[in-house]
Amino acid sequence: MVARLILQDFRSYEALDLPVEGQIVALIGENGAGKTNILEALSLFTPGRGLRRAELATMARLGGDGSFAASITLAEDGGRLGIGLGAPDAEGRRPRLARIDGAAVGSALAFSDYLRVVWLTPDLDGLFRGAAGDRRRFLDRLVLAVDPGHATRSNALERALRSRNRILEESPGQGAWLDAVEREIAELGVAVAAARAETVARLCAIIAETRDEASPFPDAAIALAGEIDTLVARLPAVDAEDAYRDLLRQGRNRDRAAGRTLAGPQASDLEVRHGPKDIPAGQGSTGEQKALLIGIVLAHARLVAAMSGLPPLVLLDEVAAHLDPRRRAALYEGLAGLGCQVWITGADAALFGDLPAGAQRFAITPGHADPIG
Ligand SMILES: Nc1ncnc2c1ncn2[C@@H]1O[C@H](COP(=O)(O)OP(=O)(O)OP(=O)(O)O)[C@@H](O)[C@H]1O
Repeated sequence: MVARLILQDFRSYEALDLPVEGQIVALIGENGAGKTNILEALSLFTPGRGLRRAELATMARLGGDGSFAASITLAEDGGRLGIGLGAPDAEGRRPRLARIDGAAVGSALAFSDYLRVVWLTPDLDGLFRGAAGDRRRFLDRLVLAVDPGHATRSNALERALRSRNRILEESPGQGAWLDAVEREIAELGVAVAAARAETVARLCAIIAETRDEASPFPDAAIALAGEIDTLVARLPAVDAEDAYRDLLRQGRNRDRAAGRTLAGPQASDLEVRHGPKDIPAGQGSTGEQKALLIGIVLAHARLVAAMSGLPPLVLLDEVAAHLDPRRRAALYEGLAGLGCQVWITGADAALFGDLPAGAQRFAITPGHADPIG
């Protein structure tokens, strides 16, 4: 768990040094006080651009010298480990610096050996009704927390797809090039789809295992919808690759006209249903959708812990305000039994009155975090 967080010139914080003891850490403060900024700093200790998907250039404190640094001390089994990251210039021209116990490492991917981070933010509120691309990104983040190698595979697939689109547009007569890049896409595409399918299957198994009839959090039925997902579900990997390659070859003219590759993991969607009537998640009420998301994220945290042996850091931004008292009580009870450190934010202290014993509360004001009680 995180035992200390230090921020320097990160967003609204000039200098913050936060010693932490609690398994549950509540950050309470007015709108714009800087609660999400703290969660964002923690979310950077995982590959990607953090929970705001922000550019490095926006993270350095306005009015500072353009650099920023964030470091955490992890305390596990009596041992302590310091990991840190930063950007030496706010233009983001130079790469993010990452260090583990003072030694430079190549990227935040190296942090995955020590820490996994999962989160739920208000940005995800419209997930079930929004664009499929957002759901794919959400899904890939679920996979990534379980299997950090997913980032490398997905990036390689994206590059190969871009190459194919370029060849189709600029040199469609280059059949040999197309064949080669399509072979690569087929291999990577099936690997990406298979990793997603595995995570979804494991997640559904955890949801089924931890099913509690009395829980106000609806059990989610999660499925992947896409041509390639059907292939991967039905065929052994080599046959799925052949079938996907056929789809690519047959779709060349269509894809050239569309200006992109239409078949593959980049076209999949995540279907979530809930309740005895299997209602599509997007048709649920606002609170029901939030409850569904919370249920999925908590099940995911359990899955990450089971698969990696690293109980993830769980960041919950503004979740309590959306829930009725019964669901809020169930959430807090669930957090107490999760076995993960949870950082939770909210603007209303009254919503945190019945957090489990041992929870630590901080009052957040611009640039500061002060312990409460
Ligand atoms: N690079 C930056 N430098 C200085 N301040 C920044 C920077 N980026 C954002 N801020 C400030 O940080 C504040 C936002 O903080 P944050 O998003 O953490 O608020 P919050 O407490 O989560 O609020 P809410 O309850 O509204 O979600 C804003 O006042 C914003 O202007």
